[in-house]
Amino acid sequence: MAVISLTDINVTFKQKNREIVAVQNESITIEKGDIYGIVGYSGAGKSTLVRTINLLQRPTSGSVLVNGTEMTSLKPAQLRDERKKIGMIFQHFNLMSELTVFGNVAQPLKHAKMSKADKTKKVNDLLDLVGLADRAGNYPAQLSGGQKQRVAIARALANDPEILISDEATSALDPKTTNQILALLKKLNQELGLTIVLITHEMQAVKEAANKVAVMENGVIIERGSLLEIFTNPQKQLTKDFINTATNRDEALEKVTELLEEQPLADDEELLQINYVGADTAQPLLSTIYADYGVTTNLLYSNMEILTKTPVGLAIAIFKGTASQRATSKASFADHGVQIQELHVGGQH
Ligand SMILES: Nc1ncnc2c1ncn2[C@@H]1O[C@H](COP(=O)(O)OP(=O)(O)OP(=O)(O)O)[C@@H](O)[C@H]1O
Repeated sequence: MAVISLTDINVTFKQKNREIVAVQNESITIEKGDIYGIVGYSGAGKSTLVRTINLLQRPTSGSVLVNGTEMTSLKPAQLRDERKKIGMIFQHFNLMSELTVFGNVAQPLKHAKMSKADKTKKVNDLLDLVGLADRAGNYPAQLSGGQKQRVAIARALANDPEILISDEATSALDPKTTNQILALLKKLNQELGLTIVLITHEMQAVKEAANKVAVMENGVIIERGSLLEIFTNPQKQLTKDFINTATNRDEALEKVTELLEEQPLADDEELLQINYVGADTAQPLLSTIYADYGVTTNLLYSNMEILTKTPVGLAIAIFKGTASQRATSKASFADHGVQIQELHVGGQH
């Protein structure tokens, strides 16, 4: 079921003597229970597009349906109510420094029609959920970045939203803390059925948490699909660039290049990148390639990730043998659905 349907969204900012088209005629549908990653470089229009969901950014034109309600036609009081169903977290947490952790999480409940005892219970339950039950009396300044983001998450959940928008929520955190926050978001997605829109410039974060991905550039979505589709069959160069960073392929290739500068390939050797989906594809082929084709392999890099329960592998290897031996072995990989491509690095032919 579609929880969010943005259709033909345009957002134009008028400045003194020029117009900035931040989002250009873009549409996106987000289903209940999705963790939808929106990836792109700074200025691509990610925040502007996503902020139209709760009309923090009113689109210049287009339709914003949230649970079937057209947000752009609501009266202010109705909009306030609908907005409560959409929580939001940000890169810099936006906590109130003069309030305790408890006070920050209780903030959205200030005008809620609940008894004081119920509010207290609600806040304590939320702090428990995000793993901060023992920090209720602390002030934000006494917390680490990861803990501050947990407070912000608890606060965003105070009104029991169905949707959580995360705008670069892990961008100010170190990799370990980032993974802990992403794990928390996944838990909330699974346990509460929360639909999450994850805006980020890091494909790594998307890889950890999302089930769907859209890549944005210059105000438009240039590519979209399931996490697995995007990672195993990216079409656009920008998507490939993001993925190569997220799978450490770029870093591995740099090291391989250095190695080959010292030990150049021989005439009967070639450098290959091997991409495969499913654990039972490439590894058996590599292990029998000498017996089957007389080709020896030198595995320089190998990485396997589990993306939405499916193993996705990447290897960089040198194949050594006669031209025809190498060609037959490569054809056999291709026959088994393993992608294999020759790499040219640092002046190698
Ligand atoms: N309120 C505004 N007034 C004028 N221009 C704006 C405004 N908000 C965003 N823009 C412009 O719209 C474009 C898209 O910005 P947006 O913040 O949506 O990109 P982004 O992909 O989210 O990047 P970032 O992560 O840096 O925020 C940029 O050129 C930005 O300068």
